[in-house]
Amino acid sequence: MTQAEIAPKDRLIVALDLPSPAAAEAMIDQLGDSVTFYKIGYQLAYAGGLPLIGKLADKGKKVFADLKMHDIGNTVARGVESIAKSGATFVTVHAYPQTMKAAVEGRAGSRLRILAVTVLTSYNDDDLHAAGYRIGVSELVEARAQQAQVLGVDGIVCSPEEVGNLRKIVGHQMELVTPGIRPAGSATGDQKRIMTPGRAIAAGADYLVVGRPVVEAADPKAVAEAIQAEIAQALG
Ligand SMILES: O=C(O)c1cc(=O)[nH]c(=O)n1[C@@H]1O[C@H](COP(=O)(O)O)[C@@H](O)[C@H]1O
Repeated sequence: MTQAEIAPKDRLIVALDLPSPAAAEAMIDQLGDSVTFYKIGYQLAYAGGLPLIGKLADKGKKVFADLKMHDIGNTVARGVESIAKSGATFVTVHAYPQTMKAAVEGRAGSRLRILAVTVLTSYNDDDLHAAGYRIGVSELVEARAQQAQVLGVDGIVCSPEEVGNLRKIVGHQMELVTPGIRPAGSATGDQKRIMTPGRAIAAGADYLVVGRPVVEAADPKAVAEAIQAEIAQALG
């Protein structure tokens, strides 16, 4: 499937950032047929949520295993091999060359796709400098995306602010997945590089990852559907 063929509805990935598998299953029931793609990250994975990957895949949903792996190459490759058997569509690794290379090796022969997390959306230039980097966010995101492409990684996680530039660099072969999505009027929280769903899609994002604005809403289904409508409108 080329990127242009992804249906607007399937471009929303809801982050199941919830405390237990029971809470996640209640949210999935509430969202029903509206949401087709879910993300399982630290909070749920560490609370026993990984078996939900297979359960969701059996129901025909897609799952993004957001494990943000980063370790010695052998450990990353073997970890990716294990996740490849779970039924997940995407897994994240941090965008360090050794880590990305190992992840690509670990997913060989499977349908799992590797996403490289460039610079977390909660970071700005000052945060990078505090972490010892001498370059700013846009430069580091660009350099890491280029390395990811050379190493055979399938997609990039970045903020919507970098999507326009990255699309020019990586073309349409790599998926651009953007967290840092905030519908107009919703709380920013700890995110620093943010955009509305419509603007992120117009900038060229393939998938939008949204957590708190959906899962903490009084009516999660209504918010998810409103985001999907905004995505459809931006696609024209
Ligand atoms: O890899 C990610 O999904 C990710 C990368 C990043 O740079 N920023 C980021 O927020 N995320 C994840 O995307 C989700 C965003 O959640 P909300 O800020 O609640 O919408 C969280 O589950 C984060 O772990």
